[in-house]
Amino acid sequence: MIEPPPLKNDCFALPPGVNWTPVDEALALLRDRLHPVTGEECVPLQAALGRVLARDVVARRSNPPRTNSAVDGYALAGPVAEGSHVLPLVEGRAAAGVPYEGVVPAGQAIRILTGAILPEGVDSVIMEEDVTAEGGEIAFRGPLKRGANARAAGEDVAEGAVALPAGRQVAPQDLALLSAVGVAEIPVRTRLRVAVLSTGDELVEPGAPAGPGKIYDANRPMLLGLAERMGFTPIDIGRVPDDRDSLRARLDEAASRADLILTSGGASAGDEDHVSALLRESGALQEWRMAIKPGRPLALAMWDGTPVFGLPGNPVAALVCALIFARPAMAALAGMGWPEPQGFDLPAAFEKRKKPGRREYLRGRVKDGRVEVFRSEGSGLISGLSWAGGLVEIGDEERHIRPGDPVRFLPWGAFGL
Ligand SMILES: Nc1nc2c(c(=O)[nH]1)N[C@H]1C(S)=C(S)[C@@H](COP(=O)(O)OP(=O)(O)OC[C@H]3O[C@@H](n4cnc5c(N)ncnc54)[C@H](O)[C@@H]3O)O[C@H]1N2
Ligand code: MOO
Repeated sequence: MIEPPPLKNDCFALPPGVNWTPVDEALALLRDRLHPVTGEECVPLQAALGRVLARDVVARRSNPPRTNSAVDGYALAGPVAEGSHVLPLVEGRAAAGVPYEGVVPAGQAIRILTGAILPEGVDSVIMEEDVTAEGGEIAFRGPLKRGANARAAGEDVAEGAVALPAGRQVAPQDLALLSAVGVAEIPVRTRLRVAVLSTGDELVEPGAPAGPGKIYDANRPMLLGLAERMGFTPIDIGRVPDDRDSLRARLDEAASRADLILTSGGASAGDEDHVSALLRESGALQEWRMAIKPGRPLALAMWDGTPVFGLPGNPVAALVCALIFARPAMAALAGMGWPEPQGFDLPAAFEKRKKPGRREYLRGRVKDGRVEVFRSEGSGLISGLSWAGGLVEIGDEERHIRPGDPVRFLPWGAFGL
């Protein structure tokens, strides 16, 4: 006669005897094993947005290139002592782009505009608001420090210095810096190619007719979007039914077209969980049972030399695992180093008890300086991802969070979303 097991009723209870890999341990292993796979090319400045620098970019020119005025006013030789002063003005003026070519004699001043190079003979500028100018002279009160209101050549970046390091993903503000230091051809890495496929007989294409047992594929658009938002080339491999031969063929296709494969669904050990079964059969499965919620089943494997992240099917778990595990892995392959999401601590606006020994991520958002969490932890509640402003990270050994306790909030922006 068969006997029932004791009731667990917690699909996250960690069965004894199973080796649950802590999140940090898994990340350390990935970090150690994944290296850049992308090539190198040169692109014009504006096309470099979102691309990864292949090498350190060295300033070809200092910024600012020459010492210049920070204000509209009058340039003179500093320092100037306390008390009132009257100086004669030389004829002419110095303007941005139209320098004064002469030398300003000792004891004289010159009209100068913001951005103009300081002419020879002067090193300091007094603001026009502090000056009375009349009849070819200016009157003002000291003291004025030497170098006042002047921007020294190279005070921002010196010629020959590294302006931006290899691995940096070029942001709009970096375009300003690259342009300013005279770099117009940017050495970047070729884009990482990320293949995305969904598995499951229940899935249909967005917008298509869907029978009662069918659901729309939510993970694929999300994961393709994640790859694109990270600056990579998303490659849509489509949906695969729960059948091993189809899956094998699609993985072959994905491996031939991409540097990394993201799958979702079929990652655990059910009858139809063909992803993990096939990867196991191929002998290249590193099945990690992650001590993480949501997202316990995560399959990591090599398929024909291409890394595969077999993400869980539930969309919330798929996104959490993609952000925590696949994102830094993709960054490493793309030559961006290993990004650590920058979170910050805020008081909790919620109470939560949890089992120690696993990391948990909740959908959270900031309201009035405190972090509130979504109404449910259900891993299929996709609307909570749009409701949230990011994830609340609850440490492995935490057991009980009370309102007011500091919790780590990782805004979507910390993941580049
Ligand atoms: N007996 C147990 N059953 C389950 C456990 C468990 O510990 N014991 N864990 C649950 C958890 S947690 C997760 S997560 C899932 C993981 O399963 P799979 O990765 O094999 O995913 P599937 O079974 O294929 O799908 C799970 C769920 O997600 C839906 N899904 C799948 N793909 C998509 C998609 N592209 N778009 C939208 N929704 C998708 C799928 O229909 C299922 O509802 O296992 C639990 N079960
Ligand atoms: O861990 Mo499952 O991955 O919660 O939904």
